[in-house]
Amino acid sequence: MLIEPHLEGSGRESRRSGWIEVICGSMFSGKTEELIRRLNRAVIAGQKVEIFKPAIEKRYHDKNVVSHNDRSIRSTPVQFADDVVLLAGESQVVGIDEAQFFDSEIVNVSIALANKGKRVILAGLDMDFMGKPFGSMPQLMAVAEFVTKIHAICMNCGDVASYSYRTSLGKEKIMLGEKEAYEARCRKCFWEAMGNDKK
Ligand SMILES: Nc1ncnc2c1ncn2[C@@H]1O[C@H](COP(=O)(O)OP(=O)(O)O)[C@@H](O)[C@H]1O
Ligand SMILES: Cc1cn([C@H]2C[C@H](O)[C@@H](COP(=O)(O)O)O2)c(=O)[nH]c1=O
Ligand SMILES: [Zn+2]
Repeated sequence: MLIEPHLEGSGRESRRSGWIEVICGSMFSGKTEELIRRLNRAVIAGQKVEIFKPAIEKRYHDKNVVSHNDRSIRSTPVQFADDVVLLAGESQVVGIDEAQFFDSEIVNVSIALANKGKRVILAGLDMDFMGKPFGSMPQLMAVAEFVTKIHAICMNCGDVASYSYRTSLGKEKIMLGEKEAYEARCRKCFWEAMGNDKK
């Protein structure tokens, strides 16, 4: 469990501005679990929370955000980043999962929401299956007040994993999948396999 670098409901709400938090890491690192944990705590603190995910992400559920170990929270699937601004309404906390899949407006949207006083929490893959930065994640990490990088366990050697290795054949950047198509890998096991695969 991670400790947030700030407290919910610190009693200074009238003076408090919004901010952006990014939770990043490889597949299976616990990004969605951590997002759900933070959002549930905000609910417990009595705050109004809205959660969004990209409409394409329907692996476990068409509406809910669901982790690999079956933790779940209701969410609104949206097509475009701008939809989040329209739907965030009077919420105090905005959660966004799979941030890497959103169009590049997600950066301006996050800034605009935080400037309006909201706490914006985004979870997303920092790297794609080629080990390259994914979507707008680098920009989001740059404008965030708080960035948390978490790690999975390497499925090849048990070390700390920061890479998502694609075990299936597709070469397209976006290819939804879980354990049948991806493995968490450490640096050594990822790049050795990439060399062997001549990707
Ligand atoms: N290689 C792995 N390393 C760590 N956790 C794993 C691994 N494979 C499966 N898991 C499970 O995945 C959970 C995290 O799921 P989730 O929060 O959905 O991750 P993410 O959103 O980062 O893909 C862990 O708590 C664990 O139960
Ligand atoms: C590495 C990589 C992943 N994806 C897809 C696979 C999954 O559907 C999601 C990541 O989900 P998670 O919550 O982080 O486990 O992204 C992809 O489309 N392209 C990639 O390069
Ligand atoms: Zn390894």
